Amino acid sequence: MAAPTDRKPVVIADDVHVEYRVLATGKRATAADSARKILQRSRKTRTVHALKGVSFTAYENDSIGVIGSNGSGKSTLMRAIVGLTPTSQGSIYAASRPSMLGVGAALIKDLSGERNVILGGLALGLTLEEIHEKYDEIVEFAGLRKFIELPMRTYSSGMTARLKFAIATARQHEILIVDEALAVGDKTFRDRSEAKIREIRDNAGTVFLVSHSMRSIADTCNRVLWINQGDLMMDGPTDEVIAAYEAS
Ligand SMILES: Nc1ncnc2c1ncn2[C@@H]1O[C@H](COP(=O)(O)OP(=O)(O)OP(=O)(O)O)[C@@H](O)[C@H]1O
Repeated sequence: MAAPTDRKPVVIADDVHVEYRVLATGKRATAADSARKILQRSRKTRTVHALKGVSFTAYENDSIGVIGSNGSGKSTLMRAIVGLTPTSQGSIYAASRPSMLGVGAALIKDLSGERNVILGGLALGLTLEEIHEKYDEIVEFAGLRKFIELPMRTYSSGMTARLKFAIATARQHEILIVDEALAVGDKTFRDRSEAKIREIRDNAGTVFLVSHSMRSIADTCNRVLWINQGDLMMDGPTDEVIAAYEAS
């Protein structure tokens, strides 16, 4: 692989901090509470410092695993990269608009899988012609040929997740973020999904993969970011970072 300096940077995170403000008590107001009491209580907020100055540069063709224990800040970092969560300090620069894998919001459970492929494709910005061209590939990938005429509400959660993954990856993404999506399917589907992620990366895309499965990360990523309690502990080649994480 070429030295990082020869490759095009596509995402730069520069000293990224994210703070969430949450109610300290977690108590719910009751009908007996006065308005003043509720107001006083709601002022007691606590700040969760979810990211504490994370910096890295992602290059074209990078496939970056993001690992760390529960609550370490992985999803927060991904949401900050796509712009869903504002940074409280620092900046994120992206060469093109990053997309979070998913077409969930656009799909309708009462419609058939077939109709949802069309709907999801349109939501991704594909034309009807492009959707028709890719239709068979999507259905084959999802492994739902026998069920495609049935309403989506009859699908299991794994089948629904497979359909969403198949639709969402039918388009080439320049910067794609996959947050735990591989955890849903069975082994065959997981292998196919990982191959798909490699294909996106090989077609000049940059992929971020958040996962607790070290096997998925090892099979898919050339580089890993290890986040711990909001700090970037390590950024390096996959095998080295996984070894350090597992030893910790
Ligand atoms: N919307 C929110 N409001 C308040 N706090 C939040 C919010 N989202 C996340 N947090 C807090 O920020 C911290 C990081 O959470 P985040 O979801 O980024 O972790 P994660 O590494 O993705 O965890 P997991 O592996 O469990 O998915 C946690 O302490 C969490 O409680």
